[in-house]
Amino acid sequence: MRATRSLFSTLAHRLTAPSPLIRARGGAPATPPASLADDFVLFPAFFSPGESRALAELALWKLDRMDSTRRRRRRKATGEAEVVPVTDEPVTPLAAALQDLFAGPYGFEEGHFDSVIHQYRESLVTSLPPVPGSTLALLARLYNLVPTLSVPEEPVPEDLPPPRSSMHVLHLAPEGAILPHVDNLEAMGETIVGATLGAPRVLRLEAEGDGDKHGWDVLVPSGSVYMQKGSVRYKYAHSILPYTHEDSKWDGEALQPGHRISLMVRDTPKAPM
Ligand SMILES: O=C(O)CCC(=O)C(=O)O
Ligand SMILES: [Fe+2]
Repeated sequence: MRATRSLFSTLAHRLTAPSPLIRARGGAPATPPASLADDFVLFPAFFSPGESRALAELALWKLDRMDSTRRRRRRKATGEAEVVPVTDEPVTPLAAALQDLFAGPYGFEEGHFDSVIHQYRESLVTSLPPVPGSTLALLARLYNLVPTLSVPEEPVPEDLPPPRSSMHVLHLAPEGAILPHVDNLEAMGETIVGATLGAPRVLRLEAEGDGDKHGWDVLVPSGSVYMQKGSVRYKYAHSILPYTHEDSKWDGEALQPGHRISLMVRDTPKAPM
């Protein structure tokens, strides 16, 4: 581990132990999978605020290039983001996380009636713009959470993306939401890693199948990273609650709506035997 790495980044919260960022729903699992403790991990402060900002800027650069609404309104020659307040109301520092980076309008997709994701922009990250080595090292940390992927801790551009990996950036509008789903079994591998940059959201995990309705709500603040694999990846649906949902609150306080970017890293499925 590099000496510069934050101590906080190694703190791991699991579904099987009490955590202020995880609340159980619907009672205990009828038959808890033996691997449950390892199949979901939340690192609440995997990236520092400055690291989160650098990654969010990279994601926004990528998303804006694909977004015709943005191309028509190119940022000023200085390259600086316009700073507009998301709301006139005073917001807490947690809720305000990185919101100064966001300045609409964006070409959000509504999502069709049968889609899982609503009010979002997304892009696959197949190549990177020239970015400082420090930013590459942040991406390496994310890739290296997936057991089948391996990137040097101080990578050169050619090290990224690693073979048999995919990275995908998703910008969820404050009005957006992700409905319960299990990630595609054919296209995506065993482990799914997601970093949150921006406004906090509630990630819901709910058991698939009739009768057993237990699950967990997980608060994912800016800079946090979660990892799901095994039983959680295959036997639980995951969703991102809309801010209008009655459970989109934490410790009795409604979450302040804002823009959120997720950086999703996956491996590809093993080739059939
Ligand atoms: O944004 C997230 O944390 C989850 C995204 C997701 O579920 C997906 O892209 O399949
Ligand atoms: Fe998903």
